[in-house]
Amino acid sequence: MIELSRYLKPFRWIVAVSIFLTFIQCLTQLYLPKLMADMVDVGIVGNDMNYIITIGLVMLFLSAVSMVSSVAAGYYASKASAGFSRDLRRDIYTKVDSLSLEEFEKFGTSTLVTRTTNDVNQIQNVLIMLLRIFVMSPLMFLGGVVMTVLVDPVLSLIIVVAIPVLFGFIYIIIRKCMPLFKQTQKKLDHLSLTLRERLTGVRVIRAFNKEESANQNYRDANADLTDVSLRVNKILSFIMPAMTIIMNVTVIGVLWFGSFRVASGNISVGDIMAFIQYVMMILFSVAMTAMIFVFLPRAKVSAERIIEILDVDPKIKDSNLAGAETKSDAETEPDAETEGIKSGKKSAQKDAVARIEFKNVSFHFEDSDKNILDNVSFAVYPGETAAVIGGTGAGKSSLINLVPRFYDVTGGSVFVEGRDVRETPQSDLRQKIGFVPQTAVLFSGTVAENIRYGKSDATDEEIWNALKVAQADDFVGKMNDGLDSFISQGGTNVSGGQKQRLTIARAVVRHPDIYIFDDNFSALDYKTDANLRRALKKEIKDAAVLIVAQRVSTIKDADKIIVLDNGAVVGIGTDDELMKSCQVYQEIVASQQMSAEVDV
Ligand SMILES: Nc1ncnc2c1ncn2[C@@H]1O[C@H](COP(=O)(O)OP(=O)(O)OP(=O)(O)O)[C@@H](O)[C@H]1O
Repeated sequence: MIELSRYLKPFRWIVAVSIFLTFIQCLTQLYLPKLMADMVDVGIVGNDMNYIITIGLVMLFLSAVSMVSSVAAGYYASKASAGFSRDLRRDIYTKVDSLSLEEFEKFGTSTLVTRTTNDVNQIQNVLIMLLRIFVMSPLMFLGGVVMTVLVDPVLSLIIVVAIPVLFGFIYIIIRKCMPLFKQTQKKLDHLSLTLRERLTGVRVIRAFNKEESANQNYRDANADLTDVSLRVNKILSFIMPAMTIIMNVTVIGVLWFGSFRVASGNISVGDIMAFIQYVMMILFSVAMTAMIFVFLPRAKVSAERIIEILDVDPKIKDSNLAGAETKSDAETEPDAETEGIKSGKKSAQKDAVARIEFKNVSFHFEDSDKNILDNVSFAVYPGETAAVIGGTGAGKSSLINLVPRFYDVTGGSVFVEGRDVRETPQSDLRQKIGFVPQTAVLFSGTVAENIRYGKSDATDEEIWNALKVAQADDFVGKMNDGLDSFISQGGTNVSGGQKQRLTIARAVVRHPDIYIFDDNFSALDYKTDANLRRALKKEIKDAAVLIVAQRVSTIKDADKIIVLDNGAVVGIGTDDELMKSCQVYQEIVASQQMSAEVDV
């Protein structure tokens, strides 16, 4: 919690005003019982109407001051805590944005959402309480104790008994609630995960008639959260009645012992009335402080969950060497031996810098020691198309994800235009790349807005050109509003193939130096696939294309085909070369021919 207090710093003046106003409120409240005692002892007992009216007016004025101070102090406390939450949410968001994909997946989307919203709210609520009660309670407590001692030091011994009883009771409540608060936040995470899966998977759930079991999962998660919340609230519901009982018993004690003190002339009736009010103030301030200690652990749990995110040191970040040049071998001389390429482009490439070069690259995910990629080396030169092919789970997507640094290699190096990607600023690196992910992702907005994700200042003409290359101009042209047609959330109002073509257009519009396609062509029919590749060929000029494909027909014309098997490169070459030399490639081709024949 203390760690997050720096978020209050920009609001220190607002906090100071709130504290000052609370101070005024306390002073006026402390003075009121004394005035009331005077009104009774002097005005009523002495039958002095003028005195009663004068004191009454002063009391009214002080009550008004107290009320205005209280409202204004509450307003400023809310303002400070709302600003605190806004800045905290902003920093959590920024941190989440900087997490590597691996760190992102480790937390999970649901808990990141809950931590950014609900957990911040928990802290905000306690902060308002802290700003108000933590200032008010000590003042009321000290003021109350001083006043009771001044009124009757002997009678004030009663509070010495009442306070420990109240504290003991609150301590028991806190002990019982603390573990339940932790559980509540976890159950909330689980509920939001279940709801998320229920909503995003709605089509699959309906298609497989799984509504009942999906609803049951949601009901279970909902019931779990309700159960813990009920258990917490059951315990918390004892607080107010128990505190009222303790307060009332204390008042009865004051009246009981006070009556003897009045009879013996040690205290006046007015002072007894004021004494009771001071005792109530003392106990109330203790109770309010204790309430903070009930809610503080809950906010502490939330703060820990937030700090866990803020403290992550993102694995993938710009290095200090981001400006330095670390040259790959391919920058000086392409390693043709490694690649076994004998294409006609080779001599032209002799002096060229490879757009992409993998050098002895190994990669495994953090939670496993098993290499997903093992000693992978190849280079792609300007104007070249390299295709990666291999069985399911061979490591194709992992391989291409290393180029834009979605993950970092665990061995070897990936170079883009001669520079190690780890030593290139991420924004510069990604600026060079047009990435089309395996799962087409569109955002809610118009077609044009979606394409401009690739290039924010793209003209309509550039957008139409990109759509044309991606074979998407035809269907966008037929949409009612053309480029201004609305794409709904997740692109649910366009077909899978159309969605895929729009994501390709989004990459094409930026005219990148490197195109990366993660198995996007299998969602297209053969004709569109062929047309798209033909149009792309004209577009790419001296860019490099790295393409993952399932269909051999898609990559047959590639300048080099990289065959992956269990994360290792088992062949690199053209289709002809691999048909002669690579057994895995021959098997892939044969299996696709067989299935094509079966289909016929
Ligand atoms: N986030 C992850 N954490 C741990 N293992 C993962 C993760 N993502 C993928 N894997 C594993 O890494 C291996 C390679 O996955 P990858 O997605 O790169 O294969 P692929 O060749 O692209 O497969 P496909 O053709 O089915 O898309 C698989 O065994 C997969 O289970």
